[in-house]
Amino acid sequence: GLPEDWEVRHSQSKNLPYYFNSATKTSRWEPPSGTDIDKLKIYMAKYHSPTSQQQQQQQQQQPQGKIRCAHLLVKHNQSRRPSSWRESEITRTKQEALTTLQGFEQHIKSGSISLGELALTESDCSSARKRGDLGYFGRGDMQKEFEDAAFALKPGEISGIVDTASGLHLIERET
Ligand SMILES: N=C(N)NCCC[C@H](NC(=O)[C@@H]1CCC/C1=C\[C@H](COP(=O)(O)O)NC(=O)[C@@H](N)Cc1ccccc1)C(N)=O
Repeated sequence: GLPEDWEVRHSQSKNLPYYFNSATKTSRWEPPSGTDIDKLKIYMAKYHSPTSQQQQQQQQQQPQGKIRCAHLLVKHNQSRRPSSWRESEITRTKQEALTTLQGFEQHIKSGSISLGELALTESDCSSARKRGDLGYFGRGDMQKEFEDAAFALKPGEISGIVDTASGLHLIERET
């Protein structure tokens, strides 16, 4: 919705749109008089708002609709597979697993150790050797409780204790 010869450009330095007249070779910050502001707003939202550019870039780096998380899993004697690389037969009760994981949670939230560091030695999942990293996954890959908790996290956030058929988890969303 700009008058003849006018176009919208983007100033990288200021990360702001500006208006350039290709006939007079002049530029200005404000939209020229005679601009249909409503149409311009729609155009800007679609093509120029930096957030949408950031979002597009971000999505390109990251597989569409997938997220990447690490987790720390503590299994118990009701786990669907009460065995792991750490312990061939896992006999701790669910309550004991909960108490253990709450202790880990305190250490992580206090900043004295990271979830990945703890996962290396304490996680009952084979991802332990990769500091709990599960790689990218989408909806439908993980058990529902795990998926719902993971997709509710923002990058960098850590979940509360998540209960699945595998055991009890703490989840950290990476990207
Ligand atoms: N990237 C994927 N799509 N891999 C398939 C995930 C299958 C999925 N797993 C889960 O939902 C839980 C939550 C995370 C780990 C996990 C369970 C178990 C441990 O519990 P257990 O099965 O003995 O009960 N670890 C795994 O599966 C590992 N392969 C995860 C992994 C390890 C190393 C690298 C990447 C992924 C499911 N639908 O059961």
